[in-house]
Amino acid sequence: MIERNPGCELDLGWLNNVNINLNAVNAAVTDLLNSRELKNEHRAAWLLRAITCIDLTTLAGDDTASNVSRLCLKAAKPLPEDLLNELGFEYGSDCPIRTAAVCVYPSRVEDAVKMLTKLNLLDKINVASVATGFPSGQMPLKTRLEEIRYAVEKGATEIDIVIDRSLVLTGQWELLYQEIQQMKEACGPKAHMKAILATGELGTLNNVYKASLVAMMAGSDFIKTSTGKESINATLTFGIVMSRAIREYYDKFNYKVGLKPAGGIRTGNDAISWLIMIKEILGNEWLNNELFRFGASGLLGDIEYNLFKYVTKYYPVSYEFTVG
Ligand SMILES: O=C[C@H](O)COP(=O)(O)O
Repeated sequence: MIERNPGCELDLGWLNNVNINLNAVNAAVTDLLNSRELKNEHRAAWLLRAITCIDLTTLAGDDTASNVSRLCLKAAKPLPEDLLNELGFEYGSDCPIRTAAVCVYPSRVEDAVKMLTKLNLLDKINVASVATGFPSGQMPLKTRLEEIRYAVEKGATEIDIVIDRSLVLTGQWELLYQEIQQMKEACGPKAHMKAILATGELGTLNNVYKASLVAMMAGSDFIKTSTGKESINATLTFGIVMSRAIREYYDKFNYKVGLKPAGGIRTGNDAISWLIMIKEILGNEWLNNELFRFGASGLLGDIEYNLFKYVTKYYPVSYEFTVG
């Protein structure tokens, strides 16, 4: 795992200079979508890469130990064995085709740890837990911090915190910085922290950029677009703005913060657009699961569909298809 982000002092002057050009961002999105034509074998390689960057997620009110166990099995073997073999890989302890993490609620962390231990993959697939009053963040700070400690104690190695959006909307940057810093502290010495900005609720792209900077200055190891529960979730527009903030942070401090788009990413084409965007703005160094993740509950199904089509040259019918 990459070294954790030490953060830095809050620089309010930096925030005051933020001014996002909406037209330029929209033009960049259009360019990206138009540049998606890829040869088939390149598409397959991008799709396999995408699998390795997924935080395979279940965040539902009816989650149980058994569906978390199934999630772990899927994380361990994301594609049917015969399809994987056709693509030149074999399942085994050194098979690189598995998801980066499973992502669950704090109460389900223990279930995920148990199952991954049983599969002998606890050192290969991370257990991520959402925390801090996910998805709204509208709880007293004490409770939010306690939730982080609980998830870490149960074995989570990655904590996906949600920020208090009201602090962004009312310009309380110092308080936001202090809260995120305390959250990082609550993660203890090892767990990596992803800060969910809930970009669809921040009002403006300037706020998205500023919240990205504050989250990084406060020590977030990743910044993440959304909870998946907002009405607007991961869009390329937000992704471009956040990636530029990550680039600026890197230029200033020489530290690489990761990006995690999450919410509504459902197709192989979506995944490829995100990967190309990362390559163009942040470069190849970010194209791995130490610095890039998809938060997704339903993306694997379409990736499997596309890879099946690539291997067999025909469209699969439903019974040939393992993922719902
Ligand atoms: O963090 C992950 C998101 O909750 C997943 O959202 P999704 O269910 O729309 O893929």
